[in-house]
Amino acid sequence: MFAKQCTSNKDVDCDALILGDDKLNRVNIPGSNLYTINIRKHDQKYSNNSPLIIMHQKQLFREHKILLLRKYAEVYMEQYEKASQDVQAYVENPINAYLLVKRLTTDWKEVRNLITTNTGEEFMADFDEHKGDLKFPSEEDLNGAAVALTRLQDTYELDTAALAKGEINGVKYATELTAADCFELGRQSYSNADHYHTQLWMMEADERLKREVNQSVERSEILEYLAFSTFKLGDVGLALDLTNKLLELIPTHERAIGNKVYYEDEIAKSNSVQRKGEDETVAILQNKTEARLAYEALCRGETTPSDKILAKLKCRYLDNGNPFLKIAPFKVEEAYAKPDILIFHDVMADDEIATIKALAQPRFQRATVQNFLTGALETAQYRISKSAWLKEIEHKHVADVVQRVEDMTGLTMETAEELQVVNYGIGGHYEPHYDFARREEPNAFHSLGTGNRIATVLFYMSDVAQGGATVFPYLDIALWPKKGAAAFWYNLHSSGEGDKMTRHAACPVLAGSKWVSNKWIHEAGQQFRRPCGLKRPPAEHTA
Ligand SMILES: O=C(O)CCC(=O)C(=O)O
Ligand SMILES: [Fe+2]
Repeated sequence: MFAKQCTSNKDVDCDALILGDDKLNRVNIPGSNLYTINIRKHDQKYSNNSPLIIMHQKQLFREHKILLLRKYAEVYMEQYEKASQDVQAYVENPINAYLLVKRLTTDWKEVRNLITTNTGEEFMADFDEHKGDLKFPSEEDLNGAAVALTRLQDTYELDTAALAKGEINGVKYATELTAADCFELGRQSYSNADHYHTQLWMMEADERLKREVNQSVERSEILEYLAFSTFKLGDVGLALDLTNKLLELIPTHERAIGNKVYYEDEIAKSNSVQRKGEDETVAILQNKTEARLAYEALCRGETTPSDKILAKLKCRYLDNGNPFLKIAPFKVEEAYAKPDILIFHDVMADDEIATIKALAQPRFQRATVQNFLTGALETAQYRISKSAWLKEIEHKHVADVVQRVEDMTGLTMETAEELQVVNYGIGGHYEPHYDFARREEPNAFHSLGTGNRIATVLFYMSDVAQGGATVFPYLDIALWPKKGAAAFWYNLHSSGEGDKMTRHAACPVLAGSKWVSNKWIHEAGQQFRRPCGLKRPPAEHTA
């Protein structure tokens, strides 16, 4: 008999079909729109409790379930086929990356629910047993994918509607998002208390929903999030309008009734409807500082140093007296002068890059940062990448590259850190920071006994399709990754004081994947070497 009553619109194996007039039973199908079935409660032929209608409904449920699973299978198969044409290219675009994680978290949960209701437990147990090492993404991964997408959207000023269409900067890369996909982005932003993006994505979900024949999400759910985030962003008037719309759909919605009273009171108190209009800039809504805005503009390639500064920069062959360099001099480009930021071209060969990637990949761990107060190493939102460390003895190619750093810089590698290999995926980044340890930082590099990080060599081991520049916000320069090139700069003044102008960042990767490796060179042993690798001693700054 029918015992279970539907409690939500996602509930499939329940009695909604005979309990509500014209009630729709809805299930979210990834990638396609929603599949809905609709049966009238008072079907002319059957009385409400006749065994016939019950059998009929049960039959319908089964068919419905099969249809839904078939639809899911089609969507997964279609995505699988698309992805397997070029796996790397598929995941190297942020929309696909987000969709893939969503399909394997939120949507997969629904598939499991569908399969397990009534009959499928055994099948799922079998599946779990045979999936072996296959790891499904977690809720945390879904949140990470959503945050990455909204970070990209912000930094690169990507239009929400275009992104939902699968477009990045005018290039169509990916499948379109459904209203439910947009809704999930809004929901993830909401769980991070990011009301700005909640509002953007819920608005987009609402827009998309209007155009969906088979609706992938309930409008009431969108309106509830949208109204609350709109209120949090300070627009009480609009929050009230949205709540009223929600109440038109569900007049008994308890939270909406409570919020309506609250919003009306707020408006009465302030004696006017506070609509924050066009004049309220996006930056204010997001609490962005001037420095943050400048950093993002630099990542977009919108700023450069003045012509006066640029005019002084040269490209040259480096000859520091090293006989080896007479035969094969380094090609050096000055990216900035005082402090000197140099780019060495063609200093890592393709086979070296391949070896270094292959050695690092199996050891990759999420990159850590040092806690400013405690000195402990921990993961942080402001540095998202995977990294591993390589020793010279591991492979001739590693040893050759390290020797090359010595030739390029004239500095000893005796006290340098191991070669750090880093891979940034979509949305991976490292926000503005210094490579040197500040005086206030306890224990920084203390255990190494080699002093502070005097200089950095950063090898680019890949090109990056979009985004991913290394930027220096105080110098207004952006270094665009070029496979085989390396950047070099001193982090310390010759006095040993940190050079504040060397603050730099890795901008988020927008499309593609970014590989770099760093050699951090330390103070100890450089007494007679600095600055023998470069003609000019590094400039002094007091900033
Ligand atoms: O990847 C980049 O562009 C910069 C990396 C960086 O600054 C670092 O690892 O310290
Ligand atoms: Fe750095």
